[in-house]
Amino acid sequence: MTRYGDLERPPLHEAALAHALVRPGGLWRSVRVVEETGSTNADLAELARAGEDEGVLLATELQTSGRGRLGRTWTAPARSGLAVSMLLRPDVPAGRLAWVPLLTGVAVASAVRRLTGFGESGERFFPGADGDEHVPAVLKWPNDVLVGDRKLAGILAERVGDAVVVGVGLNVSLREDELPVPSATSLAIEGAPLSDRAPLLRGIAREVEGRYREWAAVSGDPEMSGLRADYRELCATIGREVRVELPGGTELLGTAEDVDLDGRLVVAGADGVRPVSAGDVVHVR
Ligand SMILES: O=C(O)CCCC[C@@H]1SC[C@@H]2NC(=O)N[C@@H]21
Repeated sequence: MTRYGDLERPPLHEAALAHALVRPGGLWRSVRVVEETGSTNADLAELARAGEDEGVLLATELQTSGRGRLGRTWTAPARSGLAVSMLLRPDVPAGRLAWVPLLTGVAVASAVRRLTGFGESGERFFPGADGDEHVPAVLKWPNDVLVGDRKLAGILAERVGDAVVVGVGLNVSLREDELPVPSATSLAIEGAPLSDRAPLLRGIAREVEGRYREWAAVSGDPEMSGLRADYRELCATIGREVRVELPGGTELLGTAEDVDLDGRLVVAGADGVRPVSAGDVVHVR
């Protein structure tokens, strides 16, 4: 057991996780935990290129070259959070693949809310809570998981042919002095000092499985699957004044009005209404 400060950081147990997640007819066929790797996304991208089928989940205790969105990096001390990637081959029209990272964001935020409200055995992490109390994780378009204005988790989806590798980095027990940037946060900092990460990993994997299956069953239709409605409910960007840093270095200022059927952020700015498919959003007001 590694102990940092006053939080224990027990390891993830591959066999126990596989036993909980792999079932006949289920999405997850292979669940692996490695002690250290450069990037779980890079590892699964290599498997995808080699033709591996969907349903592989790979977690690591320490990531040394973690990749982030828009060319950024993702770093966290060993066993302080979750670094996990999932290999999917969605059988949906290519235009709907943009929903995979949004779906994962909904799954992560929902799992965090559910698992910080109640323990798996029913006990509450927050004494006196009536069950509605939990870490209030929300989404910043497209898929940052925030608590207030601070980032709790990040998601990176990468296309490899017809496969999508989707990676999740979630800060669990990091202390303030361990955060990569002051605008980050962790479950411990937000009042949910969970030391065992296994329930979180199981919860996220099951949420992804359920939502992915529902969405894929209707050819990736975000309306019919209810995904768009769930996304809108959790998305803190809709209705806000935003500054969008677009690829190429330009900026767009306006009000985020909605997320359209293609998963794009619809921004009403001085030059009219514009759907944005990629960029970095800052919540201005
Ligand atoms: O917010 C972001 O920029 C996305 C961060 C994604 C980090 C995760 S950690 C597991 C997976 N492997 C990687 O190399 N990146 C993702």
